Amino acid sequence: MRLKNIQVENFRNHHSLAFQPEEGITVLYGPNGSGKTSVLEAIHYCALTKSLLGAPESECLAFSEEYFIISGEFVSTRGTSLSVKVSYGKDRGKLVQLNQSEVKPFSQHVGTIPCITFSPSEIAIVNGSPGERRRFLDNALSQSDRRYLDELLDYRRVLQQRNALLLQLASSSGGSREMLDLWTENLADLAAGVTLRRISFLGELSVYFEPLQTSLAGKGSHLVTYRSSFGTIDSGLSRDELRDRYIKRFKETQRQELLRTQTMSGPHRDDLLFLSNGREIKKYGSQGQQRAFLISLKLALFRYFSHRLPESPICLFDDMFSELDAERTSEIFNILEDCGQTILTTTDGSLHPASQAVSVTALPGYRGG
Ligand SMILES: Nc1ncnc2c1ncn2[C@@H]1O[C@H](COP(=O)(O)OP(=O)(O)OP(=O)(O)O)[C@@H](O)[C@H]1O
Repeated sequence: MRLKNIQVENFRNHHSLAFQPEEGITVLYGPNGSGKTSVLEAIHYCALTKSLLGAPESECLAFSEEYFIISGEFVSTRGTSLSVKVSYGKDRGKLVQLNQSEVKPFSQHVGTIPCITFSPSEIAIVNGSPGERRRFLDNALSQSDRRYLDELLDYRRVLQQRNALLLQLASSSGGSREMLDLWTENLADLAAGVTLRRISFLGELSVYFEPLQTSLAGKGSHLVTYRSSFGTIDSGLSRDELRDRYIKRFKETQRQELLRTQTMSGPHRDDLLFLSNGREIKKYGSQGQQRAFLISLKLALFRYFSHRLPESPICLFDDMFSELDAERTSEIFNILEDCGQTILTTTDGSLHPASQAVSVTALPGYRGG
């Protein structure tokens, strides 16, 4: 997939801006606060219908304006044109259109324009709470596996219903134990499906991750593994076997669950373990080492997507190189040469002399930060 051009109106500090990136690497540079990240954020809206930074639409709307519009023209590997329009109005909410047809629900659009992101705040994937790592997993899998996304949404729905039932039973305000058994079996089956898919995805991702991390961090063991409520799960386990384990666990913990009115185990509580030479990178890695680890993960994801999907993803890398030494920066640029269309932002336009450098302040329509 390739972005041909994008136009934004009333988005963040951009009142009317046009951007036409190159096919390979485009370095978008400019001073702090000039609006480089906002351009990536707008592209991210076209790909995933939401902000790169997790911001609500009301925050992305330019101050004192009533609506924003983002229009992107893409071309697929086979040469098919795709036009995506994301608009938001204070009174009518968000609307997403693909080739002039409304997309609803928005999750339907996920995977159409695969993209890999890097933003400095994503370092939380490496050193933040388990929820950050689960989000990384779910985002990656949802873009590459439609069935996973559907099953994950079902899992979340059933989890919510089971928690509501636990609350009803705990407060004696309705519900029955038979109903709880039914929801438990339902949840256990979905939990098994989601968990096994995550484990097999990580196994495949590791094939790409380990050599990348070796080239950025040096020889050694670099591991990404899944940590479930049951500890490590044997990848040969069948869905039925895992479902039975979940049912057994839910039965064992039912009393505590009723006290806490919460489902205490399942994929919504699981985590990933990132190890470098046997040590948790989260606890022992320097800032630069943690950042390099995250970059290897993202580049591995690019390779995974490229091999698995019919469309090669677009890379949106925000301020990736700060905190990295010259050797790592140059190594990453070597790897990026094979990463299809990559748009990266930096304050330093001379970061890589061979890449096309575009100043955000020189883009058509730029009015100021
Ligand atoms: N809703 C909004 N309306 C208008 N301006 C906004 C809005 N939200 C943020 N801004 C401003 O838009 C500018 C764009 O910030 P952005 O993060 O895109 O800049 P940047 O070039 O990536 O900066 P840095 O190099 O510091 O990361 C900032 O000056 C910010 O204050």
